[in-house]
Amino acid sequence: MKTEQDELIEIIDDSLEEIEEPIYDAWDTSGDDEILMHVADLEKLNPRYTIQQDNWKTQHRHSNLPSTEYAKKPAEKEPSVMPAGKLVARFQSAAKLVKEEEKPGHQVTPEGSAFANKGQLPPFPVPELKFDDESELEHMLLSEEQDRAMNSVERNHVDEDVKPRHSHHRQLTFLTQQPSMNEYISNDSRESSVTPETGHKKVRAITLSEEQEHVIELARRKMNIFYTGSAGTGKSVLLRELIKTLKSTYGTSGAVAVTASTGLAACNIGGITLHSFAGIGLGVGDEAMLLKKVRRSAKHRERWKNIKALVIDEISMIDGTLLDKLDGIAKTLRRSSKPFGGIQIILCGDFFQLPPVTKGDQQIKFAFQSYSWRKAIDATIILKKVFRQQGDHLFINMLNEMRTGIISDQTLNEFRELSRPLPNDEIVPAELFSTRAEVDNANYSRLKTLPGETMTYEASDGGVIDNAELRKKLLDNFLAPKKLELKVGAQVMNIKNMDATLVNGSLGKVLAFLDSDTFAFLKGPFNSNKLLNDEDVEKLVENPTSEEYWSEEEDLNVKVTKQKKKEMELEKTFMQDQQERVQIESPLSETIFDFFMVDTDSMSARLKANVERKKEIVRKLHTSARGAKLPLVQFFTPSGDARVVLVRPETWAMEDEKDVPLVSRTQLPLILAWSLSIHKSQGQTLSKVKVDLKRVFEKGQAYVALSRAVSRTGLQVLNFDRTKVKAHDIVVDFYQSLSSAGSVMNEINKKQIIGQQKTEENRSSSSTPDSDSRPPQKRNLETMLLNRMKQTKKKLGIQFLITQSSIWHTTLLLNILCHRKTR
Ligand SMILES: Nc1ncnc2c1ncn2[C@@H]1O[C@H](COP(=O)(O)OP(=O)(O)OP(=O)(O)O)[C@@H](O)[C@H]1O
Repeated sequence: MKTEQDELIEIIDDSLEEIEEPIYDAWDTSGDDEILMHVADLEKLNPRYTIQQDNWKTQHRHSNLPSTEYAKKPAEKEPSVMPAGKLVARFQSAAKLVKEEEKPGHQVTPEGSAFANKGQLPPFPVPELKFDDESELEHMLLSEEQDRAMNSVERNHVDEDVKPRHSHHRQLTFLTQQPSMNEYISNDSRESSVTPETGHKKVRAITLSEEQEHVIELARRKMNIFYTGSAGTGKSVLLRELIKTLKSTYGTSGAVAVTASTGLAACNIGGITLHSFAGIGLGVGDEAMLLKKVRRSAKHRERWKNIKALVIDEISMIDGTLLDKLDGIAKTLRRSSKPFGGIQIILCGDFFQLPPVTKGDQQIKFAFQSYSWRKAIDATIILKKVFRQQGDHLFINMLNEMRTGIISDQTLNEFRELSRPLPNDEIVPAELFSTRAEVDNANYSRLKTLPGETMTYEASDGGVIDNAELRKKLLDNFLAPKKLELKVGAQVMNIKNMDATLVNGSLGKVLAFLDSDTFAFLKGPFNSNKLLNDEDVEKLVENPTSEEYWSEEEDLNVKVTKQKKKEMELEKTFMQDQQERVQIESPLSETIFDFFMVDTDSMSARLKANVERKKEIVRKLHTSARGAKLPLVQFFTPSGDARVVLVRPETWAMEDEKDVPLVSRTQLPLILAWSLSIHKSQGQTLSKVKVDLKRVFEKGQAYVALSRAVSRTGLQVLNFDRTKVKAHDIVVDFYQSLSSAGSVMNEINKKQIIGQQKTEENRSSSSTPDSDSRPPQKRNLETMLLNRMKQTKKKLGIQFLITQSSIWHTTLLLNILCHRKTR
């Protein structure tokens, strides 16, 4: 019989299934269970919302960003269709005007001329389209020969250089410094590192250390492993290599589940959160409830049944009770009593870093305290070699003291000295704070210092709940802010999982604000390796539709479900609102061409001229655009590729059983990300970082923050207070019991050798059939006789071939000899 509390939990869980980061953030600051309160409030407020199972659900769109995205690599998401007719109409018009400026006195329509005089394009739709313009249009485009030449340059560009070559990348690198970016380890393992002097990532070869190799070897032997080590011992680097090993061991791609406790940590290893993988929402509720939840989703059921290995990074943030529930779920779904239903388990993390999020006074149960851990884990290894701060031994010692929470006077003084400001060079430091409010403040002050106009995006909020306070509480659970302010150059974080490489936690930088049409031109005719032929032009000219470009593209690739339609409506409204609001007529950022253009230095004068013409069209399309301008963001994927995406609105909603939204928010899925909460920084390597420890509230939090730094040179510490640097006693005890990779390996090898020897012994002894069948007394007698025989043999100097089977024969001889001797 379900209690009211159970039902509540279930509903909240369903409702907030996809909201992972906001929950951490809410708890970062408040520490208590706000979400439970919200639902309880809601029930009190309106009996209509009495909780029933499945009544509420979070609507979450996993859009593939079919056409608003430009990804140079991989190209599979690129639609093969040309942009809609209206774009070509505007393109033609723009082309015409450019030509107009080139050839003064050329005949144009009065409207065209009026706009041309103002240096603007006519608003869409173009009032008069002349087929004669086609020749001009063609003239504007490249000849086939030119096109071929251009294509080959563009192709080279695309293949060899997905990473931008310009200064904006430089800054991004230093701000985000995600170790996975630009990093590739293979047999000739390589790793990226940040060099403050040049501002460029330097790729240097890395070889896995011996202890790291030992872990790989144990995984290859299909053992269930937990490996740990202090911050910077290369756990994540090793994990990425381990994942490759597991994938090649198990063959199929779906066989290895790569997960982490938080979105950003998952992003670092190209995985998803453990909660999303498992299909358990927030993981609240008992095992039976979670099992039911997983069973409801065919996708998750299948996942559990099919996987062979489960990798969990940042395991310190996973609650022990949850691990037991997952163990139970795996056993049931896989119909196996083995730990985790026989799935190979690889756990990685550092329990001196952030612990699981708890509510109120609830006691922490670490993963290593769980029943399933004891049953499942075959080998526990501690990595000893620190790589991150390897050039700064004093700093390593200081961090080691922080780890256990015992700070000497000398270390205290050293940290106090680090309160000095960092050198003010071109590298902007990342900033870490304990609470969300501090992070928001810091981000907005950073935004203010950027030149250029601010673009403001107001969320469109909907839903039937009127109570303002309750609405606010529920809406605050969506990480998307009510008001999002951005500028060109702003560092941002994506807050929704879009696809495998653009996930909650992906970091990027705003390149420009563009309307869909200009963007479509940039990624279409401007950057395409296909020339618009006569037929294309004709088709598009015949149908210069005035509908919203973005809605057409949705229809092209996506099956429009009822739910999807509703979301599209909401997003359309958001776009219209943006359009109606006064949009700043900011000039197009010239850096945009860096991302879409070839290097003109190597081009002929004619090709260069064509490129210049295309640029001019883009500028004109941009200034004349009437559609809402959206941020064009360059993101980095875990594999290091750059993805340029025109970020469009997304909808977060809580709905009742009739799909009526209780509250909904439509907003761009972005937040500013110069400053991060310490929770989000776990797993990052930062070469220049400023940490404010004023509001540290969690054990391990100060250690996580300071250990992100590569050296003391690039670290500024504010408000260092040794009383706030604490570790959990139980973690200290646990770590005292751990062994290094080398000794674990030796131990396992030894056990295996002993095991083999025993098997061999058993085999050889079982090959003498009578020996086993003899009773013990007889065997004792036999041993005694053998010894006596050996002694006698020595005495007589006679060589006996002693075998067990000949014992009974020799006994007789022995007795005779002894008898004679005594006589
Ligand atoms: N075998 C190696 N050789 C050289 N450098 C390495 C090696 N392993 C890791 N590193 C470097 O050490 C730094 C820290 O690595 P990584 O982020 O994997 O550590 P971590 O143990 O996961 O840290 P944290 O616990 O703080 O997340 C990175 O810059 C990485 O490139």
